[in-house]
Amino acid sequence: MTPTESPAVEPAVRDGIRCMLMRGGTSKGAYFLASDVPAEPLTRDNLMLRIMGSPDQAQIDGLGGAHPLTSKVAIVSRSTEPGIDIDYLFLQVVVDKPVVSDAQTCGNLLAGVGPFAVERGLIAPGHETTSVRIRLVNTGDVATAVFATPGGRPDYDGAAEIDGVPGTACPIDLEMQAGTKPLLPTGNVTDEIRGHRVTIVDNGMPVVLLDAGELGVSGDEDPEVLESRTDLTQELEHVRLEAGRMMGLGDVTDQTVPKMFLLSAPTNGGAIGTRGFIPKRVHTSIGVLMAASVAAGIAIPGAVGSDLARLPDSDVFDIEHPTGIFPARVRVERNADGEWTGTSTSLRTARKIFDGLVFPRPRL
Ligand SMILES: O=C(O)/C=C(\CC(=O)C(=O)O)C(=O)O
Repeated sequence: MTPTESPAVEPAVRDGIRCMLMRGGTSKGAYFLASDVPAEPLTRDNLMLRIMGSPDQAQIDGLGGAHPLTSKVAIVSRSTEPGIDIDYLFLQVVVDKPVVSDAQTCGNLLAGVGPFAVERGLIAPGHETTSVRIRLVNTGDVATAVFATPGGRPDYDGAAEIDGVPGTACPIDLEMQAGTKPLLPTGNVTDEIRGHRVTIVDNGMPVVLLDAGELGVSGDEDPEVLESRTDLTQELEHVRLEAGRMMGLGDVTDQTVPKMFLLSAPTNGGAIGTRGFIPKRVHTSIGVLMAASVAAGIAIPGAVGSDLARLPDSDVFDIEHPTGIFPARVRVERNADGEWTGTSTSLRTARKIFDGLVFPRPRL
């Protein structure tokens, strides 16, 4: 069965499925317990398309918000891995195509995973704060999330501000453990694709760095302006397909990675200016792991963007994006084999928006 074929009418259509809608960082998604959804990937993906309302530009018949940043799913379970509390599987539900991709993770939805795990009783909360070790199933990376749980319940209210989200909320600290994958997947600080100098870097999210000026834009345009430049978007897509092959991801036509980043000199006191294609729409801010990957890239001497960047004295890289600044705490170093490796820490917030039953469309 492909994800486009509907299974026989399931009880889920009639009785609903337990689901929590949460904002995680600057994204929003539907969170499920793994035990509440089918384990078989094609059946699960078909169900997620029907829950989110894809494929449809407006996602009018589902929970999705008609943008990649609001068409996301987290599937959460207790981990069987020693030293890990929670497994988090991320699914990107493509808005206008019957495609669900597990080829990437999402650092923004990651912010909601710890509080969701406490809400659902998967882990016992700590006294005032709770620390959860989370395995990002999509990539194999491991993160530690620390958040407030006064009285044993996640606190969503607080004073932390993140650009791209109105108001303030309770801080959630996310620390990514150093991965086993190389930071530079092609082994090169720069590569050339279709005459463009690129740096391909993966510090939790595979990204391709390009100099905005080299593509004829200043790099501080509004997302809609860049999205409307079909000459630019088509060229970036050609580069992306080749970069995907070069970094061992195969044919990425229907994948949402790698993400494409146009870099420019900072204009707002930060380290670098960014516009991220994720990969068709332009991000209204920047993803957590995207910021970690961009920061790691510009910190490597000779990489694309290293010449445009104003590198910080500390390990906090203020990454400028369309709606403000993302402070990414990133460390890059060479290991004993001379390979570059990276780690990152980020501050996010999350909020429980809705908890209840979601009723999927009976068929696609
Ligand atoms: O992958 C996307 O298209 C968007 C993301 C990913 C993310 O969070 C990250 O890079 O860590 C987001 O901003 O939610």
